[in-house]
Amino acid sequence: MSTYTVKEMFYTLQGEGAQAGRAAVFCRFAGCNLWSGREEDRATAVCKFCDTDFVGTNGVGGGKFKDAGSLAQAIADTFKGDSVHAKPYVVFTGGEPVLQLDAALIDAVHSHGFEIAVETNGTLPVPTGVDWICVSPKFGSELVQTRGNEMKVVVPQLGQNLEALSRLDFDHCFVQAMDHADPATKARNLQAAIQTCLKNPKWRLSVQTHKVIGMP
Ligand SMILES: C[S@@+](CC[C@H](N)C(=O)[O-])C[C@H]1O[C@@H](n2cnc3c(N)ncnc32)[C@H](O)[C@@H]1O
Ligand SMILES: Nc1nc2[nH]cc(C(=O)O)c2c(=O)[nH]1
Ligand code: SF4
Ligand SMILES: [Mg+2]
Repeated sequence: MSTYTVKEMFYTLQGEGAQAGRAAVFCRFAGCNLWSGREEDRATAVCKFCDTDFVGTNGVGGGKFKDAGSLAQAIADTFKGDSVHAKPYVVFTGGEPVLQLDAALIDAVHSHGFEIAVETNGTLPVPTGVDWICVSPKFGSELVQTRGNEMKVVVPQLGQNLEALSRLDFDHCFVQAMDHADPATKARNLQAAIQTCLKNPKWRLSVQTHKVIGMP
């Protein structure tokens, strides 16, 4: 039986992509295969632009869970909405959630009546049973999960081939501007994302709306 290491867990609105605005429990797993999460390793990591702290278990609702049943129970307890008139929704993210998400957890969460989404970098195959797959490819990594509900490409990533990515098997194609501490860089990235959508309407803009509305 596997254990699960969770950085944080909270109830908010999905901020990004085709499900933006939908109430969801976010379960953020600790750890990633494309960056250690330590600032001193960022420059040499495969993924260098991460906006998230996924190290350890010290966040709100974080901890080590001894089995799938106890993590599923914590997710159900974190959901604060009406689960009679709408299906409760959980988004597994991280870090890289597919390092930990497995059949036992998917089954346990489904047993609580949840619909399950995942936010993944696509370097590992998403286990069957996940209801909504969002893949965000990282240039310099090998993409193995080449189908899903939505692709959400952070731009700009030097060397990335948006045209090739848009031919993969996804129902929705989004670009999302790379957030950055430097306001000028951030503004430039947003302009690049906007221009991509104006030039090629198969791409839609994903705005990180939670950052705009001040939600986690
Ligand atoms: C923190 S990641 C965790 C899930 C998974 N590891 C992944 O990369 O998809 C969640 C989402 O945030 C995006 N993201 C990470 N850093 C970002 C940044 N600086 N600006 C915009 N989006 C970012 C990722 O591409 C991904 O779509
Ligand atoms: N509200 C909210 N929406 C999100 N969509 C993807 C997120 C992520 O970090 O995976 C995220 C997040 O951290 N917060
Ligand atoms: S793959 Fe995802 S979690 Fe890992 S460093 Fe990149 S954005 Fe962050
Ligand atoms: Mg985030």
